[in-house]
Parts: sequence; C-alpha cells; structure tokens
Amino acid sequence: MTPPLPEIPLLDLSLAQRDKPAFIAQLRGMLVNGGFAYLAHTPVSKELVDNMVDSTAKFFALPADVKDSVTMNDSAHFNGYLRKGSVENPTREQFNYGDDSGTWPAEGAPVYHKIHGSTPWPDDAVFPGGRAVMKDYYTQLKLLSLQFTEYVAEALGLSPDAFESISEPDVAMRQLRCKLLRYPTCPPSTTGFVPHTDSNFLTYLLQASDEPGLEIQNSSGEWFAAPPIRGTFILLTGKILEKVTHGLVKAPLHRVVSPTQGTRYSVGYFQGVAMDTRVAETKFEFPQELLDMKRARQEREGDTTEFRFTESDKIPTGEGVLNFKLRAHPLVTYKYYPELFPKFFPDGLPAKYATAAH
Ligand SMILES: O=C(O)CCC(=O)C(=O)O
Ligand SMILES: [Fe+2]
Repeated sequence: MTPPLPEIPLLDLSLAQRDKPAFIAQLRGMLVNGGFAYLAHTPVSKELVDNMVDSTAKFFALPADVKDSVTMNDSAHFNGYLRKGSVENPTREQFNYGDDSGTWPAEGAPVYHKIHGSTPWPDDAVFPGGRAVMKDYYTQLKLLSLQFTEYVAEALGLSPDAFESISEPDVAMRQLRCKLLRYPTCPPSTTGFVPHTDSNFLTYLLQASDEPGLEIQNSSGEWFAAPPIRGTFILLTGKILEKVTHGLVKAPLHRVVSPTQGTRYSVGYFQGVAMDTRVAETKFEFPQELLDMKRARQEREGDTTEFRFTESDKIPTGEGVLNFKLRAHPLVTYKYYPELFPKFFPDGLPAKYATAAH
C-alpha cells in the first residue's frame, strides 16, 4: 500500500481490535477536525473488492440498449441507470441500486416511503454474475457501516447504540444505497462532479480504478487530491451527521475532476438514517472535551458562528430526499408520483423529456 498522504488521515480499522481506545481517539480527531479519511483493513475481502471493481467496469461496458433497459426512468425508487448528459451529470454515467426487498408502502404511509424498493437489473445472460457480486458488496458494506456507526458514536462520547434512535429497526429501510460511477476521459480541468457535501450520514467510496480525480477540501478551505489507494475506502461524513451533532462533525466539500486519460470508476455506498427522522428533533449530549475540540477548530478556522437548524431540517429526511430526487428526475415524477408532479413541474415536462413520456 502506498503511504497515506499527510493531508488525509488513514484510519486502520484493525487497530479497533488491537487497541480500541487508540482507534477511537484517532476517529474522534478525524470526525471533529476534517470529516474525511482513508479507511484501511476493513473486513470487506480483497476478493470481493476485486470482483466489484471488475463488475463495475463490465456494467458500464454493456451495450447502450442493455443499460437503457434498466433506466432509472422506469424506477419509482430512483434505482437504475442514468446516461450522461443531465445537468448534474454532464459527463459521468451512473447506476444506483439498493436493497431489493422493498414492498410498496402500506395505505396511509408517507409518500417518501416509496423511495425504498427494488432495482432494475440487467439479465444474468448479458451480465453474468454481476448482480450477485453487487448485492454481496452491498451486504458487506452494510455490515461494515453498522459496526462503524457504533465506533462513531463512541468517538463522539455517546453510547455505542446512540444512533439507533435515528435508525429504522428494519435495516433495509435506512436509505442505504450504492452508486456506481464512470468518468470518461475529458479535456484538462473538466468537472466530473461539482463541489458538494454529501447529504447522508456517512459515505464509503471505493475508487475502482487507478485514475485520480477526487479532491477534498479541508476545514481551512484548501483542496487536496485523494488519489486511489488500493485496499482502502474513502470515508466522508455527510450533512445528516453534521446536523445531528450540531456541527461538532463537519461534512467536507469534495469534487471530482474528470480524468485526462483512461477512465475513472468509483462506487459510493451512501449510509442514511430512518426516513422519518427529523434532524431538528434529535438531541445528543456531547462531553465537554468534544465541545472544546469543536471550539478549537472553529477558532483555527476563524468561524465561531453558532450552529442553527434550517427549515428543511424540520421535515422528515425521507421527504427531503424525495423532494430532491423528484426535482432531478422529471420522468420518474411524471410516471410514479403524478400527484406531486404539478408542484415540481407547473409548466409540464421539460421539453427534452416530453416525447420520452409517451
Ligand atoms: O466519484 C467519486 O469518487 C465521488 C462521487 C461523489 O462524491 C458523489 O457522487 O457524491
Ligand atoms: Fe459526494
């Protein structure tokens, strides 16, 4: 393994077995002072990661008509394939999938429960073994993230099960999703994905090729390259974790610059919380030691503004996610959420989608 970059900490998960207090202290520093790290020596096997890397490239190499046959436009749950060419994805292609065990929400359940559900998969005849590998990867990342969440709680001075209070008892309903990404060769300095913070709880990124491109901003506003290091994941804290900790943890800005040669692949595992959680209603008590660490960081950054919830923190997280997705995917809204369509598209389908709807 290449030595870690000085700007981006490397968390060795095996240390949690050998010297837990040392691991928890490292994790605490990472959470409060940056919100990003390489994560090494996880229980996810090298064989599975290799298979996932292989299956990701094979998925995107499928003929265009096969990929279009599993389009996200035919999924009420926003799973499936997205061609390049949208405002958010001018150059990259994407495939989203989650747990397939979803059932249509019961009568009277909030409409955002529909986010959870099956994925359209390419037939095994054209994508042999790919689906099985991807589902296995999802399961292993789910197990990793459940264990890791306990460490995060401990590092923040809470009891290991503290975040169970914002988690759905049915694990499948916790908004856990994988996102496969392909970034093709582009002219120098082409944006692959704009600067953003992730909106979820925690993200685990597998950089599934040797092409660099991911960049992360530290709390002083400097951008650093986070090149792929084999055998690691990039861990990024998201806005939900930032909010439920009242800014004790900060979600880092990150972006992707498209490769100038070769193709960059990446697989994100996005860990959410229970859809019904209203972040503005969560209450966790943090020890003074952590509040002091936050204060020291804020003084270093020269920003001591008090944390405030926004209006959107008062609605269920599932509703916020749904609103975002409805706006981003007009055809899905038109087909599967007709009662909400006029609210988001009062002028009807945008022209580029109008023919596709029929
Ligand atoms: O391509 C990557 O490695 C990161 C993508 C990303 O940040 C995102 O999709 O939220
Ligand atoms: Fe991201």
